Amino acid sequence: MVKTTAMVPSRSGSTQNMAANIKVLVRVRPFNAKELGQNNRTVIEVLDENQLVFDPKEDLPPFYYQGVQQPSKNYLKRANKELRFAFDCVCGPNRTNQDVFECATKDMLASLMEGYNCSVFVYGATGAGKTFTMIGSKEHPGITYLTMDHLFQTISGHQMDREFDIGVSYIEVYNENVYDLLQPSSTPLQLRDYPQYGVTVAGLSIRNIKVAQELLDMLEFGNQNRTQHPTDANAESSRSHAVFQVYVTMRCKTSNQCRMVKLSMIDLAGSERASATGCIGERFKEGANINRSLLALGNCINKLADGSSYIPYRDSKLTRLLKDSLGGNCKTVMIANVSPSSISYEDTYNTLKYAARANKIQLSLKKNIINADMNAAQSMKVNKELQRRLEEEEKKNKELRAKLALSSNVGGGNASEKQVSWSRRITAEELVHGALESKLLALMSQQRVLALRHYLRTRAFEHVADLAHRSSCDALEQIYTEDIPRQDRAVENYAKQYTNRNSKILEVWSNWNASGQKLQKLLDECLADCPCMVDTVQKVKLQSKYRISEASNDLHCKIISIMKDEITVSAECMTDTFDMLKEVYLTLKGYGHAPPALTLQYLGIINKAKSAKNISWSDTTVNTDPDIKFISTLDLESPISPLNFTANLPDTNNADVQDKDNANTTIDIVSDTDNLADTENQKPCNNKRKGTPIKLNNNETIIINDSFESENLNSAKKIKTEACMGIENINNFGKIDPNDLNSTFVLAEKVNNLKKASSKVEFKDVQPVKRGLTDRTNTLSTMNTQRTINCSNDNKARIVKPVMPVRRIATAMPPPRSAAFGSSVARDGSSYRTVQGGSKNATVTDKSVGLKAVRARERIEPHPYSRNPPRYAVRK
Ligand SMILES: Nc1ncnc2c1ncn2[C@@H]1O[C@H](COP(=O)(O)OP(=O)(O)OP(=O)(O)O)[C@@H](O)[C@H]1O
Repeated sequence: MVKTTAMVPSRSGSTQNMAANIKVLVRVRPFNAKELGQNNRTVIEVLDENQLVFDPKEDLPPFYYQGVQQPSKNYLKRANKELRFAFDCVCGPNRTNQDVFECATKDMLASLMEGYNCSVFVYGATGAGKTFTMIGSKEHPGITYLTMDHLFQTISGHQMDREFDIGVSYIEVYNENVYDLLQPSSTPLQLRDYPQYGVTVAGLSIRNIKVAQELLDMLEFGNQNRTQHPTDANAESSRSHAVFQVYVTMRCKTSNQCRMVKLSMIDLAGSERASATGCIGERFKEGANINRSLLALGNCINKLADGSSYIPYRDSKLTRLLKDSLGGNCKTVMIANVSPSSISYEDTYNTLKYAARANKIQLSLKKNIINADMNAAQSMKVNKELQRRLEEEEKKNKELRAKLALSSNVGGGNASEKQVSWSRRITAEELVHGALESKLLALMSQQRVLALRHYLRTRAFEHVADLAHRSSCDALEQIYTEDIPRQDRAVENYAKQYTNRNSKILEVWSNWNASGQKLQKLLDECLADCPCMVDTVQKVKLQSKYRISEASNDLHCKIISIMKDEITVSAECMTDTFDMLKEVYLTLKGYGHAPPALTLQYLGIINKAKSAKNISWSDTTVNTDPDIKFISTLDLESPISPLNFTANLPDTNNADVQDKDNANTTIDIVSDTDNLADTENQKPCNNKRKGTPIKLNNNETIIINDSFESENLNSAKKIKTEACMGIENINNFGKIDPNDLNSTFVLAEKVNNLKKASSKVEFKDVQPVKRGLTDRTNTLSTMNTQRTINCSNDNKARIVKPVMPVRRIATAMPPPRSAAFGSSVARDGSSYRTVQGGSKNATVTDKSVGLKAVRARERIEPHPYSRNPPRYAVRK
């Protein structure tokens, strides 16, 4: 065993792409014997590889009274939620660990070999199958073994050109303490923060392994030392977070370049409510610590996805430890384990909501592009333009390199002393100036990338606001309390980072400017004194051009890669949307419910899509968005510019726009049919009434049959009055009845007010300024007041509910099953297994019962994965 004092993790890069990297998989385990015995209801129906329904509708047997079948008696039972969830992958009860490996981690290894850190989390309530998925059994090895096996196979394919060194560590985080599972000790290990290495575990042992088979022994040994103890929900419940980490060091044989990546596989402790486990005393404290870590983990993931500059890693040991395995250049897979049984109804629901949130981080990014101003076609145009500019820059670079090579030969060995002296002075000055210029260019590139992220996020904000306008009432609250604040926070964070970067740029810029003037003066003097030095002067100028050109090249590459991601996501969304649209339309048509208006609208969309596909690029003049132009240009004369990506906001001073707003607010709410008819007629259709004939463009006449009735009109008017009362009145979410369809109307008004507020404040930062635009960061104070509409929400991610003491009376606990893994071991060496008896009235007590301390590894069967009877005897 190799003992290290400090482990050197690979340094993660930017944290910008976190959201796009999370993949979420849900695994539903089969019913266990207990659940089968109780004949529980199934609360999960797996629809296909990506979808499941939680709490599906049940077909109740017909109810007869006096021999006559009665209408539905559903009022006696709780309504089925019938919630449909979509994930990257859904594995039903019949899917094996091999299937989970194929869906979850197989592809990830390619990213690992490319230099990305990778993490796999298994999340779920106690007994949901986390450890089975991660570790498995001898017959069904878990994904840790399968992944490592595949890793070794991958490595053997690269043996010719690379050398590999693989080390593994296995630790647990229990009650906010870190323990080494490969070198057990009752003394916790300390986490240390080193500026150059990041967070390290002092004294952690790392073992080198050569084949996957060695891993089995190691996991066996580690698992024996893991803290476990029985709960009501799982007789072998793991009460700690286990973190298995693989460090792969790759050295390229030809270039000697070395790279270190880390694969982390984290078996999280159960996310169940305290009531589910029936825990009290020490166990309750454990539960609280588990939830604390899970909450901290959820917060970090959300913040990373928001693009926050501050990520609260320090909130728990687990997140501190995983700092470089989350976000940044890390690929993350989240596996949510659930039980299909109605016994675990609440836990399953909570797990699915957690997983859906993680999945939504991704989806919200996908979605924001499809409706945003920059749609796929525009992104492709911009991308094409950037590619062209990149090629041009490369061509210029080549020429510059050739010129530089030529100029360095000029003068050769015949230079006079005066020339040599001038040359030395110029070179020294050029060195200083060059270093400053490189620094300035690097800062400007980072700032442009931030501006791009801000640009994309601003559009996401608008998109979410737009969604709120169209969404159903059910989705409204979530959009207002979660989505909009999240997008908003992200925009603000980017703006803040951008402003910070601007001040640094200004500092370096003034030094660069001063040194540039000094250098220019020196060059002028040199030319005056020694005109034959013209080549040297020329060379200095070429060098600067070359630097700028190189930096522009790099920037274009970065922008292209970001835009490419956007295009891919957008294209995927478009395809999905069209498929769905087609399906819905054809279904309606099949039932004879597709009115001509809808058919026309449908055909219009399909035609649009077709023409989008046929765009020819060669003869199109690219009208690049000025914002994108700024982002993709490194102009040293105007290095900073305030952000102004709050486009498309209604201009409150513009009478036309005001009229339009008013029109929107006075047409009030029209029925869907009205909207369709409007689309046909291309003009507002304000007061359609039942039976009103409407002439369509194709001369067909249709009659509205389902216009709103007068009370709707009244309610729309009432809402309109509320909306007109101003932001103070609508700040209070409580005043709006979320069940009232018209609330969308008021909420849309809020968004407009928000947007208006954000667009009014002036950017105060000064020279050198390119455009007199607004900066969102300076609107923070104003916006914060306005945004109290997000009200009840404290703007913090709420991923996991912390466990609170609940009305649970210690309930009957079955006698310990014939399972060995779930032995309880306190860190101080005493036993946790304090279950008394097997009677119905048995209770869970604490250590006070005083059973003899036994270490878990002394009690388990030879194989790591078997959970066979423990070797100790429980006192009866
Ligand atoms: N997909 C599956 N197929 C067969 N058995 C399974 C499956 N998933 C879980 N099990 C069984 O269910 C029981 C509980 O699973 P496991 O110990 O993995 O739960 P867990 O989520 O890790 O619980 P805890 O958080 O309490 O440690 C085990 O006996 C395990 O063998």
